[in-house]
Amino acid sequence: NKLPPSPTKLPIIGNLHQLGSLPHRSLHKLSKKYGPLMLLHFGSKPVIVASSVEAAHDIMKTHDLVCSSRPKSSMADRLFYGSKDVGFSPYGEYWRQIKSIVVLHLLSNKRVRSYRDIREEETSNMIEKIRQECVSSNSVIDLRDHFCFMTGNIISRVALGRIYNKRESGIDTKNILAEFLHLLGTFNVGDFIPWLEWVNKITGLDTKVEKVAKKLDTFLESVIEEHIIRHNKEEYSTGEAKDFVDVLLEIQNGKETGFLLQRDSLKAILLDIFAAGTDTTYSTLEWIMAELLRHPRAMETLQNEVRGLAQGKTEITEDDLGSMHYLKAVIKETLRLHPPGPLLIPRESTEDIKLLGYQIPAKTRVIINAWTIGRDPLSWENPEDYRPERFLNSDTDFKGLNFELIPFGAGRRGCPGTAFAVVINELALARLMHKFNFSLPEGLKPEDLDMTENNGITIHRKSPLLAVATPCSTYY
Ligand code: HEM
Repeated sequence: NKLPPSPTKLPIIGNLHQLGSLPHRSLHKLSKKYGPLMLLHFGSKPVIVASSVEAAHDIMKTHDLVCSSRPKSSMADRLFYGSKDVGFSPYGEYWRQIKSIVVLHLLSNKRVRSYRDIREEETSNMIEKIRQECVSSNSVIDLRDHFCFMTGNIISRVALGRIYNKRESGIDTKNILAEFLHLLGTFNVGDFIPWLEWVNKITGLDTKVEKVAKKLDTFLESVIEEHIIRHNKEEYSTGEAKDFVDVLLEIQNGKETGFLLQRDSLKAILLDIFAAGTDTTYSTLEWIMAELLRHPRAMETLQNEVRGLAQGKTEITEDDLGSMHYLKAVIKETLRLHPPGPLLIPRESTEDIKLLGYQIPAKTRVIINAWTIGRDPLSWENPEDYRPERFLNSDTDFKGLNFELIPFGAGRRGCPGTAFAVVINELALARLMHKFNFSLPEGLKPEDLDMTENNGITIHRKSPLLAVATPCSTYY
């Protein structure tokens, strides 16, 4: 019964004090001392941390079935109608049903393709807004703001059919969703030290969660009702791209899937799309631009590729992306160094298993440090260097087959939104490179750009990315 090596733990809190504000970095340091599979305790709960390609492979491939559940999270329970969403729902028949709805009906390649017009429109809008901003003020631009706005608009139109903002619907969706994501990333002491659950009442966390959950529910109910009224009134034209609410309402009666989708499940799935899709996608774009600003040669190579392939065109479309190999390499290299969810989403084992020769009991929380794996010198030459070229003429991809590059996870629990997120990033990046030259604000050298990370459920840059954008006259 050999257990993995463990750092010393303290009474009651176990190893929680060793997590720090950026757990992926603290766990990375611990793994240097304790090896690719460590056993820790978060309060009273056993947790294993995998930090090597081999350990990740054993968990997400060899033992994927046994490691495919999720640990209970009281925050997810309260925000996702009893964890009825895909991301937090425990492994079992219910999860299998809703995951297959999401994979086959909401995020299939065909469905993702059907939202092409929305992506092209919203990226065009972003480009135009940046252009106006630099013409009118000639000032430094907050790229995060633009990326966040564009991604939010795309996801809102795809999932809910339109953009809901305070002016039109009286509901400040942007703020509610920000609060919701913040709460989801909040550390909940009661999950690890159950007798301290009462602390959340004193700190006001419980009341806050209830308030946000109520506001979200009211909003989602109004969106669904709006759709039902529309369904009753009019027929959809066959060519029209249906939004996720339309698709889920069609599935609800079980005619297509043989599975009855309750109203709470429908709302939880919609929330999942926002929780899992928005922050991760725009944070990736922000990290990409930050790395390009730090590496002007890579930016120049990318611009040459994009502008070369776009010759004679005023606008890049999704048809052009297939031949942009350097662009794809830039995205991979950025996700290798900055996976937005560096520890993926925690899993839980459902049976006793053996991993790397160690015995792991059932009901152990399983954490995979994708951040560490992406900089493992055994897999990557000079891992700390930003070098997109490493992916040219290489088959390594992030689709879950190469365990050295797992920003989207892998196996049964892998991210179903990969294609959806990647095409947004590819199109936005290609259009930015086509239309603008970018530089850092005056006086800031590339090597001085602050790359500090913020903590939370998604890892963003701590400070918003500011840059000077100059419209490139040849391409306007
Ligand atoms: C760059 C963008 C994104 C990244 C880096 C990302 C990453 C991840 C990761 C690491 C997981 C957990 C995988 C695991 O446990 O093995 C995950 C799960 C998930 N993602 Fe994504 N994601 C992204 C975008 C999206 C988008 C756009 C959507 C939906 C529109 C989405 C929907 C989901 C869902 C529903 C799950 C839960 C899957 C399950 O538990 O079975 N993601 N994602």
